[in-house]
Amino acid sequence: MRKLLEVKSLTVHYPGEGNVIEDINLTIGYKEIIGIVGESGSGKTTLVRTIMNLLSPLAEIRSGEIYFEGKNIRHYNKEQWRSLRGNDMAMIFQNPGSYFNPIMRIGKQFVECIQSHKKLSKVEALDLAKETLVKMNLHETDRVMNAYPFQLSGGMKQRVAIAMALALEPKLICADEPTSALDVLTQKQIMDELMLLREHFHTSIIMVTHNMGGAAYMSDKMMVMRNGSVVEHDKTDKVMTQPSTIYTQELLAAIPHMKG
Ligand SMILES: Nc1ncnc2c1ncn2[C@@H]1O[C@H](COP(=O)(O)OP(=O)(O)OP(=O)(O)O)[C@@H](O)[C@H]1O
Repeated sequence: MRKLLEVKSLTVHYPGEGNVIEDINLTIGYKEIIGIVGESGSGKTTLVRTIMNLLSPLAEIRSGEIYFEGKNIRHYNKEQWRSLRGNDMAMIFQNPGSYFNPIMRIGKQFVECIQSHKKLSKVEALDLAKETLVKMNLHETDRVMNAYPFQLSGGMKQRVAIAMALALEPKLICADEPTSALDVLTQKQIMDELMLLREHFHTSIIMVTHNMGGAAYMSDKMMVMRNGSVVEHDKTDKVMTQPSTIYTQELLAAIPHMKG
């Protein structure tokens, strides 16, 4: 497997909280999807925010290195990060509303986002935006582009947010609970769309979620975190059928099953 991202012995500390993640190792290949699961406060968000260099200034990386395509990105400067984020890596958050300027039409925000990273004319950026919206199953592109964020449902906003990330063709998407604010049907649709992206764009995805069933559905590998440490990290089939820790067994037992 060709490595896209490698996290080595990562430890992050918050004052007053101690080490909130400790000695984390993680490797993601090209086109691979990894699901990171674990209870609230286990350090999932801290891990992906560290990878994306989006940690709170209070946090301190006590040890560890992060390699992206073989380059150590931990000590990149602001300019290098600006280029890496967007062009090569993108993050999708739980609340899509927080991406958007509430008083600017979606289309203007989308075109500005594309033009800030790619040398394209306004017309070319507009075409790319619409093309990417269709890939995210938003077919009424004119209506979406002319809308203000409040005029779209949560699911539509999340699709637009994913489309904005995608238009820049990142190699890695870190998605932090991207579907947990959405209804069950929309959750499933967005998971399916993310899986298709991997097929079409060869995007690797880190999917942080509380939803063990959703992670299992989407991912090739799963990592289970507890109290800042990794308790299980293996191929998804293995984790689901032969979990090696009691904690993972408990998480599996808690997955709701449909009757009938
Ligand atoms: N900005 C911060 N300042 C201080 N402590 C923080 C900060 N952000 C996170 N923490 C602490 O780090 C620990 C891990 O939190 P984190 O958000 O990474 O967990 P999580 O697994 O993503 O949880 P959730 O599933 O609830 O989002 C928690 O104890 C939390 O209190």
